[in-house]
Amino acid sequence: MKVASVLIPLPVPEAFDYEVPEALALARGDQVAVPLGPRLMRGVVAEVRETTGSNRRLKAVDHRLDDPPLPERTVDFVEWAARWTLSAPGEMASAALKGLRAPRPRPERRVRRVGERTPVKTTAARSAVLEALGQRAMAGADLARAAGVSSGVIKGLVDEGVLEVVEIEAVAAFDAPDPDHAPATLNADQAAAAEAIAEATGKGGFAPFLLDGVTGSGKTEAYLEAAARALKADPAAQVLILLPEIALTQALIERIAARFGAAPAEWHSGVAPPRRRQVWEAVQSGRCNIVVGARSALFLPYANLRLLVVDEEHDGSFKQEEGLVYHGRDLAVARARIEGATVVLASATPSLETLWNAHHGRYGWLKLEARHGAAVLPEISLLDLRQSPPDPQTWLSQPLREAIGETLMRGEQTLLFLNRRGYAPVVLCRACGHRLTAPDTDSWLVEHRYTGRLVCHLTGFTMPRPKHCPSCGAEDSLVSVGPGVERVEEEVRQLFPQARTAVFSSDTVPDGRSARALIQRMAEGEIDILVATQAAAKGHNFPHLTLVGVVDADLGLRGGDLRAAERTFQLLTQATGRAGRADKPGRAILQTWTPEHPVLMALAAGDRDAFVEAEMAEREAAVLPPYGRLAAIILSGENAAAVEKVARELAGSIPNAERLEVYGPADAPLALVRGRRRKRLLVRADRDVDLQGFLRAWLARVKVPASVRLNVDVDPYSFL
Ligand SMILES: Nc1ncnc2c1ncn2[C@@H]1O[C@H](COP(=O)(O)OP(=O)(O)OP(=O)(O)O)[C@@H](O)[C@H]1O
Ligand SMILES: [Zn+2]
Repeated sequence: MKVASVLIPLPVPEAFDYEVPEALALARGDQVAVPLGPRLMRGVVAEVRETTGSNRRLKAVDHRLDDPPLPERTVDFVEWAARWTLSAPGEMASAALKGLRAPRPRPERRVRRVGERTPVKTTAARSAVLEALGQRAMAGADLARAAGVSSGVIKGLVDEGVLEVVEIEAVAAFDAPDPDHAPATLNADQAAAAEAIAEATGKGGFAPFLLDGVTGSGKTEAYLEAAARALKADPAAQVLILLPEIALTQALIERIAARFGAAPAEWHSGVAPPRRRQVWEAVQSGRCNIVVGARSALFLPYANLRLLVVDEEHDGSFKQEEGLVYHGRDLAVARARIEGATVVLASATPSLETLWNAHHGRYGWLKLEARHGAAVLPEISLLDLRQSPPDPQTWLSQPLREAIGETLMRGEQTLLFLNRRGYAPVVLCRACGHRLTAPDTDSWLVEHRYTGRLVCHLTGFTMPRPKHCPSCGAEDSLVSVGPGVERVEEEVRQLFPQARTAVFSSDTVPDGRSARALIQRMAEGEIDILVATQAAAKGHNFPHLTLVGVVDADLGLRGGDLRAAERTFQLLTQATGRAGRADKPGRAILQTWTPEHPVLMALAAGDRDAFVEAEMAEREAAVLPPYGRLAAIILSGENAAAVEKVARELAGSIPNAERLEVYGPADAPLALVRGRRRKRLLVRADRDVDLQGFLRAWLARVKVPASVRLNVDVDPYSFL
């Protein structure tokens, strides 16, 4: 008898076994319908094996689904990713099936000629229709437009039997990219990098690279050239380019379309489900060569993935924290290993993890040392706010104001960077000192003036700004403390009423389309001063931008978690790196109360190596990543006592292990979220310890009741 183990999208640790009916030939990757309780569920066959019989009676696979199978290596990847992140393999598999949630697009109705038939009566309008149509099949409305006639003319021809209506299955065509369409002339560094990547791809087998180039050095051109060579060598090759933000995809898609004469497929949460289905099927059948997407594009069923690029690889947005918890960059490297492909991690400010791998020779290290062409890196200066503090209730100090004025006079653009959405991060009562927080979450409410509401950025809870203090009842006693981007824009408008200003944050630019529109306005010089959060600070090319002002350079350094310094260094390098990318030189001014901070000094000196060396030394001393590894366990539930109990049981059943410590349980910094109590434990281990094995053994010892949720976060980025 044959038994299939089937991955079902449920939070269970194992695949389910089903008997395979005689008549059904199944293979790993096949999609099947299997009975589970009273229902039929979609599942993916992980394994088919021969048994001599079983002590349990197994239910049988109901039938094979029409949907195409997952390629074997996609199943390998799904299983590996589940083991690495300690997630349910079925839930990982469901990430690979995401494209199939929408029904196939309905067949389209088209009209076409019936043989050589001609109309009995010829009119100018009828001739125009036949001329415009030729031998093609066209949608009636398109044909009417092309021929410049009313739809009645077409209907008349159909009634007469000259044209017929046919239903055509909507198979999306993805035009084949042409590697020779519009190649760039690369500089020597770019050419060497592209050559190294292309050579590895040509040879085949797993080959990881760090593409390390200062902002504006032309990393994109270099990896696009490598992609072109891969496609030239193998027209069936597939290339995946991952970006950290949806806001960046449109610009890259346009660059790829210009370079290859064909647009790539796009994959992220903003893509409509019917379109996703088309992309999924085209990727599976190899009809699509280039995919540009967010981290979830890693789970597509590639037929022949040869090259993966993770652009801005250091970016924390690659870490997914809700639902399946995984790091897109780490999984991209794993996927490349499983596919025997090349992976390129590109950044001007690589993560310490990636630099560690490059230093130790695990990754090839490709460097682009200078900006492309005549462009030079911006001059970065620290503005000591102790010496020139801004006026009360304002945030831009005099020297920065002057710099903005000069930039305006020259007809150039300014970017003011402040990584804080809304108007004011804190609202408090002048009478009693109460800070407004969300009712069911430990987080302060942020004031948004454009919408007139207070918002919890963690859960999305909102309420109107109250008239009375919720704590003491005083009237009109609430004051807004500190600046967000909206408040900085207000100040800019007062200072430079003639300037054209705009705010770029996830509130003003909620989706890809509006992001693209604002980016375009900025690139075309229709905005003088852009006040932006990190959403606009990375990746973009604004040719007229010559001044970047960082409103609060100390902001990210205050948090003090593991990566606070690293993240701030990266973010500010990216933000200041927007200045002077074309022919006009740029400068950046960082407002700070602590100009002696090593991170800020390294930024001002343009000395990345000094920063990396100092930061690495600290991590090494504490044996923290990349010298050690971390994993977090987060418990949450509405019943505080139940959460407490599981936490105690976990603490009491830690397996023996060397070179590994467990910290906690402790209340999470956000101890209450959406009414749920939260506790955390943190595991630190040396690099060579089998951390996942330890976690599996540990978690198997404790029974978690349904009222408590236990989340495992391997290599955590957030410590909240
Ligand atoms: N070989 C080249 N020929 C012509 N223009 C180039 C070339 N390389 C880069 N450029 C131009 O230089 C600018 C910066 O290039 P690109 O966006 O590829 O840099 P990057 O290294 O990816 O930057 P960042 O890390 O800041 O996002 C772009 O306007 C790009 O068109
Ligand atoms: Zn009060």
